[in-house]
Amino acid sequence: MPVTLPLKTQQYIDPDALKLITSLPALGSDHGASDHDLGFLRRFFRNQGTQTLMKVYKKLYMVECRRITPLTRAAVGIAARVYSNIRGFTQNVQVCELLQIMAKPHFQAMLYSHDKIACKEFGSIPLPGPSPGEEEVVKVVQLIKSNEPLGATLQYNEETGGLEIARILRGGAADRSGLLHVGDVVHEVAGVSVYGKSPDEVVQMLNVMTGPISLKLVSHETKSIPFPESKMRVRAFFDYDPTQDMLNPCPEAGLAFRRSDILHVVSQEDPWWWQARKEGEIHAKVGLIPAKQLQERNEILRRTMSDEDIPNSSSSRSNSRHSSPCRISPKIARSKRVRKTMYQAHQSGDFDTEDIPTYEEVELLEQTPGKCRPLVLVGPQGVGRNELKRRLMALTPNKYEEVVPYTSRPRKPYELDGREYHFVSRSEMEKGILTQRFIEFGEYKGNLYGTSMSSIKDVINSGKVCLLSPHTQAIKFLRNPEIKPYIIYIRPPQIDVLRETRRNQRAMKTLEGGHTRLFTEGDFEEMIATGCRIEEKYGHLFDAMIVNSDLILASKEFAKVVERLEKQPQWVPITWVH
Ligand SMILES: Nc1ncnc2c1ncn2[C@@H]1O[C@H](COP(=O)(O)OP(=O)(O)OP(=O)(O)O)[C@@H](O)[C@H]1O
Repeated sequence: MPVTLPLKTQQYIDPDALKLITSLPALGSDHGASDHDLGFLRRFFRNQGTQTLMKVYKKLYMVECRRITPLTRAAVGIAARVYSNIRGFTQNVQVCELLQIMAKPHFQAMLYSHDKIACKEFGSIPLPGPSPGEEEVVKVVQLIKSNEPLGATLQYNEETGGLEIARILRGGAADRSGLLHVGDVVHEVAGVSVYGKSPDEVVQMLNVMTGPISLKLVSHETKSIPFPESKMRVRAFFDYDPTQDMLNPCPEAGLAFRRSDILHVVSQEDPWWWQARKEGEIHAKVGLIPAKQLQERNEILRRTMSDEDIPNSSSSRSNSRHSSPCRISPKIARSKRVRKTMYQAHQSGDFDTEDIPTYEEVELLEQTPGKCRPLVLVGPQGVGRNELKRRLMALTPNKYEEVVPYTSRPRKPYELDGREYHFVSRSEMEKGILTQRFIEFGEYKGNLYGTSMSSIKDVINSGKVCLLSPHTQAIKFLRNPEIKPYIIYIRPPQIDVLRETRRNQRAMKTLEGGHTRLFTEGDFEEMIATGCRIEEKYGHLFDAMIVNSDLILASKEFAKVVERLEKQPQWVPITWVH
């Protein structure tokens, strides 16, 4: 009778285990092992559990041989940074979806597990080890914290996965305590482990705490000498609000400032984020500001991403009027009138290079006796620069002087060379234009007119205060150590005030060839629009600003600005001092 044997699947036996099993009999004969022991080993090597273990071991061994190193040990921290960087762009559907995914506990748990495996933290959490030459110290420090911020920023070290102190702000609570150092790894805050928490979360934890706070830190004490506080002062050429800066690693520690503010940069140790305080403010706090290089990068990015082309103030002047030097003022005698140029000014030199306004290093300049800085009035046409100049000159007649322009037109019988104009040949003027001797120049009715740099220097050297109201683009050409101009922007008031004050005075707009007419509504609108464009483009170069609403008040303000300039040292580009 056929016997049906139960069908058995062939058991997989690891080839190396099989080798061991087949060599067991030899083991018995050579070494006198008992059958009982050999039977045990045979069963052990055939055991399903042992087989699985060997399989796992071989897999791990292969992985080990391939020397796989994790790309990061701080996926949690990176994800937290990505989250906070993109959370402002919720108008984008993909960003919203990504935010939702990142907020899911499963996703966060996966990153957490990833970091654990990457750090080989299979048991207790190992502390990041010291580098050669460093001494690792575990310390528990206690800070007494008031409402002021800690004055330190935190970051994930992507190498070690540790939450480190990235920077200590000069003069802040952390700095004053002397207990915290850059590179210290934070493990606990007030007895709570910070492991798996983002720098933002830890900062927020700290922000709400007051009174004594203990921090458990691992410090890698290198005998580094702290950088001395820098003495560098800069003029900011842009407005900065850290709360609006997505790149700021710690907006709470940022320093907000306005264009033209003078900042004392106390530390440039971090090439991307400088530490600065506002100059002249009592008890000014140190905060983070974007370094020059970073700001340039941001600005290039902003310009690349912006579709809007910032209008050029010069383009709006293509239809600008030409004012006559012979225009009669009804109020002031001819000898006291301020000369007005009659030509369309062109820029001289390479004014509009694509430089990005960030910061300018400055130093205090004391007035040199007998050498006053020229007063350069800029503003949209018709805003009242000449009117204000006239009034200032009328106050102290021999103190101020205007620059005598050059012209190629023939001299009239009543004119004197060097009084109304310097009369030169056309070829001489053309040569001067080519060699950049003129800060501005233009052509009117076939004749060349221009204001030369040497004429400005002559007035400065005469000991009088030089008064200039050039085309706005000439500012960049004038801003040099030889001239050291003091630039005053004359700003038009709001349109209703502009309309009312000019209509009350029956103010006249000067047209081409020196003709005049009353201002129209369109003129007022254009004046304000041009003013905005000038401010946008050149505002960072203004030393003072006067709003010309009421003429008497504006004149008084002008006189005060001049008095201040004479009495107080002024911040100027460092190259003007040395
Ligand atoms: N605050 C003011 N209130 C009323 N009228 C004013 C005021 N300021 C200036 N004006 C008048 O406005 C007119 C234009 O002023 P002004 O000629 O000084 O302008 P401007 O800036 O020198 O112009 P331009 O750029 O053509 O040289 C003049 O009639 C002047 O008297």
